[in-house]
Amino acid sequence: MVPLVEFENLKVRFKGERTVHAINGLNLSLQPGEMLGLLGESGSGKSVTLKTLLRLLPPKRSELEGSVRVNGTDVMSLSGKALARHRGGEVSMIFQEPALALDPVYTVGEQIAETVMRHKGVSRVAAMDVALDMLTRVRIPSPERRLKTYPHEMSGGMRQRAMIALALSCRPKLLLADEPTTALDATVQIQILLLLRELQKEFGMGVIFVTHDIGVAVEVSDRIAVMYAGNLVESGTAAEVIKNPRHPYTKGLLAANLHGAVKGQRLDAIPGSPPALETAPDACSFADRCPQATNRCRSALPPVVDISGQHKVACVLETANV
Ligand SMILES: Nc1ncnc2c1ncn2[C@@H]1O[C@H](COP(=O)(O)OP(=O)(O)OP(=O)(O)O)[C@@H](O)[C@H]1O
Repeated sequence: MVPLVEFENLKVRFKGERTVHAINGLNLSLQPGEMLGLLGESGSGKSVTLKTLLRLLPPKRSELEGSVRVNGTDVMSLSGKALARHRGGEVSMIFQEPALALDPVYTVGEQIAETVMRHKGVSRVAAMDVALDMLTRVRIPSPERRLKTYPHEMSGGMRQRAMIALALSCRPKLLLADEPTTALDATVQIQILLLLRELQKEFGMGVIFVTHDIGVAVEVSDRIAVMYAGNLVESGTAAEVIKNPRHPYTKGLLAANLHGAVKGQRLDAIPGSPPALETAPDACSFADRCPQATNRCRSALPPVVDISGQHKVACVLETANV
């Protein structure tokens, strides 16, 4: 089966007053209909990873190596109409702040209908029907009335639902969600996440979901990928990673909470801070914060070790175990 998403040795650098090595050789794939939780503390490269899937990085200031494919198509090679079809048609994105996605001067119905007309070439009446159907699916109360509502007339949770309706209105194969819930209170957060999970299954979409919160990642993902300073340090099914975390960073995240994975657990509970990203790493980036680091960790890049099936970890300590 062709993976829905495939990153192959992806490297991203930003140029400017100082260089930032944001992603250092990412290898990761997602199968159709899978939900992947991308975890990592601030600056680990989660948003940059998502943005490469939509070609949203500033072209003059960023340098990319390796490949990013969606459904077998090399995203880097897209331009013009093919890129426009890709964005919003094949791949859709939702943000932490609905204001980034919703235009304040148009009603929610007009915005959804406009997107559907642009991507699907249907009439306004048919597009309005899709808008109504989508608002119903995301369980906005009184959806007919809400079609004619402006974003500022809605509550935060409702705006989030409207943004999801907009993002899914063209039935994308892949939905990217950049911390879609952190701006909301806990009850609304979990409702939105459960809704997203439900729609993901109903539409058979792939979802990559960025979060700082390990409990949220476990609750809503099939698979988890943990990033640290631009490197993928561990990935596997959510169940495996929680039951048998192997990377000291993942273990630290889980150990920081007595119950393992609990919602609200922030990833900054481990003492120390990530390294500057001015040079490409030539050793384990986590070594300075790792309680188990040895000289080997500081002298070479860690190997990626297959623990079982899909469970992979980038750590020198694992070479003694396999
Ligand atoms: N357009 C840009 N120009 C220069 N540097 C950038 C740009 N975008 C991101 N970076 C840098 O790339 C690194 C990774 O950023 P990214 O936004 O992916 O982190 P993140 O894991 O999503 O963090 P957060 O959780 O805070 O959103 C950071 O050091 C960031 O400053």
